[in-house]
Amino acid sequence: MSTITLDTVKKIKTLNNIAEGGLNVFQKDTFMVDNDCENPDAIMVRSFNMHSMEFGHQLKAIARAGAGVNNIPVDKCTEQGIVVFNTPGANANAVKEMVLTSLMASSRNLFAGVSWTKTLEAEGEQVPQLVEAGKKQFAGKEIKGKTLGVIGLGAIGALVANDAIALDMDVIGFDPFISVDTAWNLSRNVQRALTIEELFASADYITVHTPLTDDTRGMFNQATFSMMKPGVHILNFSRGELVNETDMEAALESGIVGQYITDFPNENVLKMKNTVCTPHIGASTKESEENCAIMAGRQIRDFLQTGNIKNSVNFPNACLPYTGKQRVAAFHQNVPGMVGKLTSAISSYDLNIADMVNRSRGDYAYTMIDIDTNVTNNIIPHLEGKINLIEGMITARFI
Ligand SMILES: NC(=O)c1ccc[n+]([C@@H]2O[C@H](COP(=O)([O-])OP(=O)(O)OC[C@H]3O[C@@H](n4cnc5c(N)ncnc54)[C@H](O)[C@@H]3O)[C@@H](O)[C@H]2O)c1
Ligand SMILES: O=C(O)[C@H](O)COP(=O)(O)O
Repeated sequence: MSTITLDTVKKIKTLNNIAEGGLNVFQKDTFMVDNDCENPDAIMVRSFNMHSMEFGHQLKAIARAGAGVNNIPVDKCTEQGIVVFNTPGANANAVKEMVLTSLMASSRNLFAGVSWTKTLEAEGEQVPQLVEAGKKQFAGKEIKGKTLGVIGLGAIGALVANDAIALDMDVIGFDPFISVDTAWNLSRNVQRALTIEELFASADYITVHTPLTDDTRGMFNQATFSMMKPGVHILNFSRGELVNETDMEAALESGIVGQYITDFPNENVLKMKNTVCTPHIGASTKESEENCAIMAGRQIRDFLQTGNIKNSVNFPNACLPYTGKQRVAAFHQNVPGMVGKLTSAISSYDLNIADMVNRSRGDYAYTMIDIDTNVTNNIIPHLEGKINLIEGMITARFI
């Protein structure tokens, strides 16, 4: 079932706190940021769980101001013709700095040492003596010369790997789907693990930077812990569900895992031995929140105004320079004949085509067609009817 709509003022709803710069990209005469509206044209979101939400018929786009989209029902959005964007790399530096901070802090037992020192508050002038007597329990290890395993060499993993090399660590990375861009930017000193087992066997510290998917869920489990060096430190600034909690608890109790540092606490994780929990603040810096919000806002604005798509996780990226001509933007099944049917529907109203682009992604495709002639309002409902009847059409709109 498809619909074509002529857009007027577009409504944007936010589901989380979105940095101001991201809201300022919307011109006041064309957009309205309205968090109470029932039927927005687009939603901006961070970590709000959208899985149980129903989407209004007007909704055309969701932008995740951040990296992970596991809080968004992406498949359902695709079926309904809703574009989902994220902001690749926009918060990578913030997470990298958090990972390196935590790596060094955990290696030097900083978290435990600080907590213990605070317990001496009531000891008066005895504090210096108690400190000297007690400090041996917090002796740590230097990271220089140790091996860091990085799983997932995307925007964050690559930055962590390169900086760990600069800190004189040996780095081994595993990413079977590494992008060409990342590979170009990766230090040649990062050793490539051909299997994840190779990384597990050699790493003193492991940091994970993959998205949460059906393939990565529970990748840290009893079987994989048994391949690791005893006492390994594991840093998880990706998603809690990458770790099987019961198995992690046992690995911490037995000492196979020396420390677990995670940005994703829950009631069980908080109780685990040798675990340091941070409150999902990997990306929580002013700079990163602003970067993500601006990128997300621009992507939504451009899509609503021109149909152009950049950084979508479910639609193909597609760009056709916007000249102000009447444009049809159609999302449809990736089956033979769709472009032909669209163009003949348009030409059957004596409308001439000026330009077009068609891009596919898996089972779906996106076509934008610019019409050379003015399309009068009385033609639109008829053309709309005709395009609606094309089998395989999911959504189409006039811009
Ligand atoms: N703690 C935070 O606040 C915070 C902030 C940003 C991102 N994140 C999390 O970090 C994840 C990564 O972010 P990013 O910006 O680096 O994303 P990214 O898409 O740039 O990189 C992810 C990398 O993981 C790789 N990958 C996918 N499946 C893999 C597998 N099975 N084994 C090894 N590698 C695999 C991909 O090829 C890609 O290179 C996000 O999906 C999100 O869950 C958390
Ligand atoms: O995937 C991400 O980008 C992070 O988990 C950041 O989440 P946040 O936007 O809620 O801070």
